[in-house]
Amino acid sequence: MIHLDGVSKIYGNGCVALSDITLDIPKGDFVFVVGPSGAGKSTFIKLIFREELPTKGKLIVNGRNVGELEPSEIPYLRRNLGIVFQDYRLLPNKTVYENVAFAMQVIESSRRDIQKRVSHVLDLVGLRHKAKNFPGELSGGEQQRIAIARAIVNNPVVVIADEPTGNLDPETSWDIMRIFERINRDGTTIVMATHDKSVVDAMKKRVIAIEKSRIARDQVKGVYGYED
Ligand SMILES: Nc1ncnc2c1ncn2[C@@H]1O[C@H](COP(=O)(O)OP(=O)(O)OP(=O)(O)O)[C@@H](O)[C@H]1O
Repeated sequence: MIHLDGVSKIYGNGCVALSDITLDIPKGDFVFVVGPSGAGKSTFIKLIFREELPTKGKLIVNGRNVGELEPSEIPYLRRNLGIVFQDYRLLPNKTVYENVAFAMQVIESSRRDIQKRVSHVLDLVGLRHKAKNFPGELSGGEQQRIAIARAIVNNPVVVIADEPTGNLDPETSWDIMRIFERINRDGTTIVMATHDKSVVDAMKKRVIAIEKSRIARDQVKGVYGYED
């Protein structure tokens, strides 16, 4: 599903964010990416959805060589990815329903499909009753649930998430993680950068630790391994 072969990322200012990363993330995996601040976790996530380009090496995501994509091909890559950020990134002037529906409108789904699918994913995150509300009327946890609904509405093969529980209290974080677990049980690959020690330690999923731009650990049922 995701394959990196000798991938490095050096930013324009000379900062080495990732050095010579080689790894495979097969379909259906649930992977936590952990490591100290500045280690390269967000860069890893950004490479997967082609927000940043690898400087060296080969990166394959869902059969596409990300480093060689033409700009016009990027939307086709992202169509198969769901992306969730720490700060939700919902459109403030659209309702909950419209925020989720928008992701289907841009790929020109039919009105009927949109209605059916949006209702389904809002049910899945337990927020169908908020369909007519605006993001500003929701709690942080609710906004993140809507962001997840939006990320999965087009049935992505991979959901990538950068600190999705970073702004949430522990109980709300667990609500969010249960949703990710359910999405993963249905076959979607999950790659999540996180600093949430209690979640990582409890869930016993694969853990890839990045330290100083390199893979320091890759464990099948891993632990967070840091004290922060
Ligand atoms: N756009 C950029 N230009 C230059 N350097 C960058 C850029 N983005 C990140 N970096 C640098 O690359 C390194 C890795 O950053 P990255 O954001 O991937 O770390 P991180 O592990 O996600 O950190 P955190 O846990 O604090 O979010 C850091 O040294 C950072 O300063």
